[in-house]
Amino acid sequence: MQDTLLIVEDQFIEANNLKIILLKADYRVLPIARSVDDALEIIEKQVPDLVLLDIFLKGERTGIDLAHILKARGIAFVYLSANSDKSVFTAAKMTGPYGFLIKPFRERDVLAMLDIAWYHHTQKAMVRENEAKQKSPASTAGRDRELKKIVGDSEPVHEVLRNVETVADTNVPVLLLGESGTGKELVARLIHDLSPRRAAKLVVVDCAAMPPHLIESELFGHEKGSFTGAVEKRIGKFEQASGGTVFLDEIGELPLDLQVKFLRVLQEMEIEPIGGKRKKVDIRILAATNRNLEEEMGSGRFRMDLYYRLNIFPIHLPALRERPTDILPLAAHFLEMQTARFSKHVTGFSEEVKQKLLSYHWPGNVRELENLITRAILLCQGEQINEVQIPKMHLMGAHDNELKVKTMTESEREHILNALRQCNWKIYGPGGAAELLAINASTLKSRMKKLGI
Ligand SMILES: Nc1ncnc2c1ncn2[C@@H]1O[C@H](COP(=O)(O)OP(=O)(O)OP(=O)(O)O)[C@@H](O)[C@H]1O
Repeated sequence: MQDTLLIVEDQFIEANNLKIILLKADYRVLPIARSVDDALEIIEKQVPDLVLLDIFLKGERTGIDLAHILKARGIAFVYLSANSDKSVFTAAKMTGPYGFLIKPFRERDVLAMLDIAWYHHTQKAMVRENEAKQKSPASTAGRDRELKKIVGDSEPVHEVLRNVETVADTNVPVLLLGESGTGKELVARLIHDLSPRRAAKLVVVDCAAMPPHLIESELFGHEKGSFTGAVEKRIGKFEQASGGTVFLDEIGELPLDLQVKFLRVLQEMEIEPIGGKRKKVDIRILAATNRNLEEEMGSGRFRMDLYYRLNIFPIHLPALRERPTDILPLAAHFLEMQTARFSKHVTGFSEEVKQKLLSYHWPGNVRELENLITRAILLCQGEQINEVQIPKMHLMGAHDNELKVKTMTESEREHILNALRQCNWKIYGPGGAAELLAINASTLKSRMKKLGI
């Protein structure tokens, strides 16, 4: 079968010369496109095997803009360039072309460049296919291997896994609910790895970690010059994830105005970069929150239409204290992982330590357990962990007289936990723990990490 090429070039004579060379070499050539819009219209009707692309075209958009779209769709392209200046050349290079053809075109160069481009493109496609096969949990064994990343044999964990298996193959958005540290991100990764999108990217966005004024550009991207400081065009996270999955952590932190824009992504699969035009994206959305979204909705901080769109398939991650039979298997799992990481020979826990682990109520959930085991391994001198630093005041059933003296760290931890509980684990924004404690939200987050919350 003949390979089909598309020439995107606004100079009629150059485009025609190129077309003659290609036809002589027995390629099939689609009608010449003079602008990005022309090219997209042609591609909608027939996808070419390779695009020969000039940088400066008719219309507002350049060949570099088109290159981003082609890349996202997995279509190979080669630039046709005159002597562009260095910054243009660098921007073009960043889009990952299969090569550059310098004008004026010589038949020998054109055909050699096309041979090289085909070679690289087929190699890349083979690598992608192999990766997908390797990652493919199509076999039961592969699927089981992925599922085993979630440690725990309790009924609530089995229920989570059943839900994951049901929804993974579909394109349905999933809302992961649960306290901080219960494994929401881990489950999001599992859903992506079990889904047909596993060979493409999983892009993780922590909505709480971004200053509100940057979230829009981070998610949707922006055009060069669209606002002060937009010195370069930026491709947003939704577009970066093309063909794959976007995991929006802490979705409850998304400012109201962006919730409207996000709703359009969910409804229409359409984004609008700042200063740019609307465009379609091919992504799956996973979102997580440790807030009570119904309460957020009631207080006007979360849009109702977005809530119902997102809440099609909620998966609730149980707190660790609701499944105490998972504590010791998880502890053993982290022991194995971390001893390997730090090359230490530690084989188990004393009975006393096991009892302590079982009697603590784990407000920071699995993450807190993981941090505690890591600390214990680092401090351990022998082959068995005989001591763990569990904050005394949280031991279930601890008596008042055991709580007499608290260290500064313990007090700080308790104080932060109290604030978090009062704010329903909301950290940022109005009514959040950072506001209550009168500290900067990122300082609070780093204190929480340090204290294993
Ligand atoms: N069931 C599990 N088995 C093994 N590891 C787990 C499990 N649950 C959680 N973890 C581990 O615990 C840590 C915290 O999990 P994760 O980051 O997924 O929690 P989260 O709910 O997304 O937290 P946050 O709401 O704070 O973002 C990670 O290192 C994760 O790998």
